This record gives sequence, structure tokens and C-alpha cells, in this order.
Amino acid sequence: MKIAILGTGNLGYSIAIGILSQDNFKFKNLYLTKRNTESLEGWSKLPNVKISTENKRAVRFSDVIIIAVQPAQIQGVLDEIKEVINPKRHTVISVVTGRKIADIEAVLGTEVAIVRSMPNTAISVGQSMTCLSVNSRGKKNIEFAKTIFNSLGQTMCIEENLMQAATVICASGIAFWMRLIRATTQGAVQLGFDAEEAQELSMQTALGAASLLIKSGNHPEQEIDKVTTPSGCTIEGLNEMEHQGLSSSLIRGLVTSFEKINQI
Ligand SMILES: NC(=O)C1=CN([C@@H]2O[C@H](COP(=O)(O)OP(=O)(O)OC[C@H]3O[C@@H](n4cnc5c(N)ncnc54)[C@H](O)[C@@H]3O)[C@@H](O)[C@H]2O)C=CC1
Ligand SMILES: O=C(O)[C@@H]1CCC=N1
Repeated sequence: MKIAILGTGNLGYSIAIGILSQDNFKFKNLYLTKRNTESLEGWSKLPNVKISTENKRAVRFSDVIIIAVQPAQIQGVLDEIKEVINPKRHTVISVVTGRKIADIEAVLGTEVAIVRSMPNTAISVGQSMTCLSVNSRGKKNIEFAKTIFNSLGQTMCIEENLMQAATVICASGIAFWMRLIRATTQGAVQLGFDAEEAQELSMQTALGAASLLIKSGNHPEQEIDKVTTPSGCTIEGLNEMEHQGLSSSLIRGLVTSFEKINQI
């Protein structure tokens, strides 16, 4: 498999690191494009990585094309590559926020296999939650996309009309969880830990909480019940957080992000 990433910015870069770090599937070449390739120069020393500003060349050279440019830039990229897209050969995977499969089909045609995907930046460490939707032609090629993204975390195939919601929960979600971990760290510093120790305590506790749910399949409240000693300190803190609107503010933030994404 030869893979091209058109637009190697924050997310494209994370995907590239993830692909290079995994050994679950073999790829022959990784072709990375960017308008200014200076920040990628170090990568050109790797034997199976090519760096370029030329999208058409990258497409000609590859089987799977991952488009990772900003929403306002995708139309230009599609117009540029459409003449070199071969429906018999290429699978096009877009990670672009808010751009529908139909928008891509309108330029490339319905006979091209198109996968709309929404990973997050944890893809660089093989821990992305990636949601996928496909057009009718793409149903045959979905396994390609699953092979790539399953090697870089977990995947879920969803109806395209849920893609915006998935973006908020999983892609923006990385920022939301970072802020929760950061706030816990600040609390730990206030309670006497130095900053480095405080962050280690926060990170490992967050990882432990998620791992408990993943391994046990339990509902969060079942795990909370195990921690909240009657008249103890946990329930006292938890109730104060809820009085201050913890769940409510999170849900409101998610809904506000969703309202914004529908305008992008
Ligand atoms: N950053 C994130 O966590 C996530 C981003 N996304 C979506 O992924 C897309 C990319 O986001 P970021 O990586 O954050 O943006 P970015 O701005 O960091 O990266 C875009 C890259 O595309 C390059 N580019 C622009 N026009 C180009 C062209 N014509 N040919 C080749 N390269 C070109 C730019 O030089 C830049 O490096 C966006 O649509 C975003 O909504 C989706 C999920 C998560
Ligand atoms: O903030 C944004 O608009 C993009 C989509 C999800 C992550 N970054």
C-alpha cells in the first residue's frame, strides 16, 4: 500500500507519525505534501518517505490519498487532483471537518471510493478514536481505511449525519480532556505537589479511569460507587463539583461546539 497525506499540518503530521510508528500493516511509501515543506525536511532522510509540495505527483504515486487540509482549502486540492484520480486504483480518505462525502463526489465523481473519517491527534500515539463513513463505492474499500485506522487506535463506522457530533466528542474532545487533566493538575499543585508530580498524578489517574471502564464494561456510576465511601471525602468533593455545574458545563460546552461546527 502506498499512502499520500495531502496537507501535513497538525493532524496530517500526527497521522504520519502514527503510520511510521506502527507495525500492524506494511506500507510501501508515505508521500507527504504541504505548501511549505521546511518543517518536514528531517523526514526526507527516511527511506520510504517522500516530501513534496506537489499534490498531483503524490496522488500519481499512491493508492490511498488522505486529505488533511483546512475546510477552506479542500476545494482547491480536489480541483487540482481530480484529473489524476483513478477510480479503479485510488481510495480517497478525507479528515476535513464539515465537508460531506457529497461535496467530494461533486468534484471527483461518485465512482471514486470516498471515506470520510474523523480521527483525533492521539493518532500519533496509536490511541485515536476514529469515526468512519463511506459512499456506496467506498463500501468495498472500507477495509483499507479500517486497516489503517485500527492500527492507530479504535474505529467506529457511523452514519454520515453523526459525523459532526463525532467530531466534537472525539476530535475536539482531546482538547476538552486536556483541560480537565490540566485543571486536576492545578488542584494538585494547590494541595502541595510540584507541577511535574501533579501532572503525572493527573495523567495516570485519567488513564486508569478510562481503562477501568474499557476493561470492565461497567457504567461510570458503578465505578464511582466503589470509590465514594459513605460520609467520605470523595462524595463531598463530587457533590460540590456538581453543585458548581461540572456535568452541566461539559454538556453545554459540547452542544456549543456542535452548534459552531454546523456553521463551518
Ligand atoms: N487538529 C485536529 O485535532 C483535527 C483536525 N481535523 C481537521 O483536519 C484538517 C486539518 O487540520 P489541521 O491539521 O489542524 O490544520 P493545519 O492548518 O495544521 O494543516 C493543514 C495543512 O495543509 C497544508 N495545505 C494547505 N493547502 C494545501 C495544498 N493546497 N496542498 C497541500 N497542502 C496544503 C498546510 O500547509 C498545512 O500544513 C482540518 O480540516 C481540520 O478540521 C480533524 C480532526 C482533528
Ligand atoms: O477545532 C476545529 O474546528 C477542528 C475540528 C476538530 C478539531 N479541530
